[in-house]
Amino acid sequence: MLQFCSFESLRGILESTAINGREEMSFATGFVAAALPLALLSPSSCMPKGNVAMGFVTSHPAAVIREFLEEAGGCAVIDGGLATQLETHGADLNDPLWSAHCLFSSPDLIKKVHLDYLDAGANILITASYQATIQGFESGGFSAEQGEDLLRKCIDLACEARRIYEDRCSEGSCDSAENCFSSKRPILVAASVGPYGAYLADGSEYSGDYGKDVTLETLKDFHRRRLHVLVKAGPDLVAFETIPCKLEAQAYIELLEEANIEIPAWLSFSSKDGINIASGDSLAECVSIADSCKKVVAIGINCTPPRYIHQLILSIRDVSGKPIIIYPNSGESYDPVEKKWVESTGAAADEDFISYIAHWHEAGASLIGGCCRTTPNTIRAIARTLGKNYLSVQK
Ligand SMILES: C[S+](C)CC[C@H](N)C(=O)O
Ligand SMILES: N[C@@H](CCS)C(=O)O
Ligand SMILES: [Zn+2]
Repeated sequence: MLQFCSFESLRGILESTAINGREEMSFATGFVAAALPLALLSPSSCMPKGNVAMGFVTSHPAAVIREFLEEAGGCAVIDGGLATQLETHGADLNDPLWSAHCLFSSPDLIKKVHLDYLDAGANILITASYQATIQGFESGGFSAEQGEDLLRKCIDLACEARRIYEDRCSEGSCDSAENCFSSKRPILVAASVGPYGAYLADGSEYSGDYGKDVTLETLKDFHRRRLHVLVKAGPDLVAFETIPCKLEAQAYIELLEEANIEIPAWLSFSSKDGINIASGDSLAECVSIADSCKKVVAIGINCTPPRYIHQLILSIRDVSGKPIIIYPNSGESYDPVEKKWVESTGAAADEDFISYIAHWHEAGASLIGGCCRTTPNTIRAIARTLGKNYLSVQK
């Protein structure tokens, strides 16, 4: 079983053993960008609630995910498209920062979306940090310190949503949920790290074509400080997602090793053909790189059309015995100029995401959720298909 510890001791462990980062930035720093909501100024508050999720102190990252999966009944439900649900609630993401814009324009909406996904049955919340980068915030007029505060905010918002959800469940009040769930299930907060191409916001996140001037060191330098800040804010794990190329996977692995980060991470690739990852780099080679790192506790595929997923699971299984994570998109394609999702032409539509779920599980995926253009309804269907009995109490 997992051992529980207090927030203070967990934070102490993270600070003393995990990170080589700077001290927390002073919140008195003068802001140069548009005035931020006061809530942004509060220090990190990722309080463990005594659930499986936050209270672990374990000797090996792999044990964390193994014990989490055991607690979850052998398979776990990831949340769905955060940005998609932000848009459903009226957010305008036509901005270079995409969903990260909401960190200062409407942080409460992010919390609401996390709650929507908990209400739908998610065991894992992926934070709003996908396109949140210090460099991106600086381009938007923020200082580096403000950018780091915004990164911490991503973790705080997810942890706060989990705390609210668990309190609500333990009080037996389920008024904002369609269903009333038990709080017994484990819930983890995964810090999203989107690729370099997400920051560029030029479509290269789905091609991995960063040009010949972008080297391994460029990518490590780009991601390093952000990764440290996110980890220090106290998530349960790091979600390196929508990875388009082998070079970026290599950069992540080297950063995990050099930073002595002791929390688990997953590496999740995107694919456009069901064979290779988005850049055309070999999936097998990328999985092998991820498999070699002890801190990587799950490997998989996200933001990829559902029709490709089954074959990709089989290909991952050929190379790695680590838990397989999959959270496909709706099957549409992203237009980076219009910043809109458009129906794919040529291939059959992926309307029936739900009909694939049991097959993915049978093929070996033990963590299943949805990425862009999936919704709480998708996640509710995944939880039901995976037999999650906490969905049984109807309001
Ligand atoms: C996963 S994509 C839909 C994220 C948004 C993209 N990087 C953009 O800025 O347009
Ligand atoms: N996790 C991201 C999308 C990754 S492609 C989101 O915030 O919706
Ligand atoms: Zn996506």
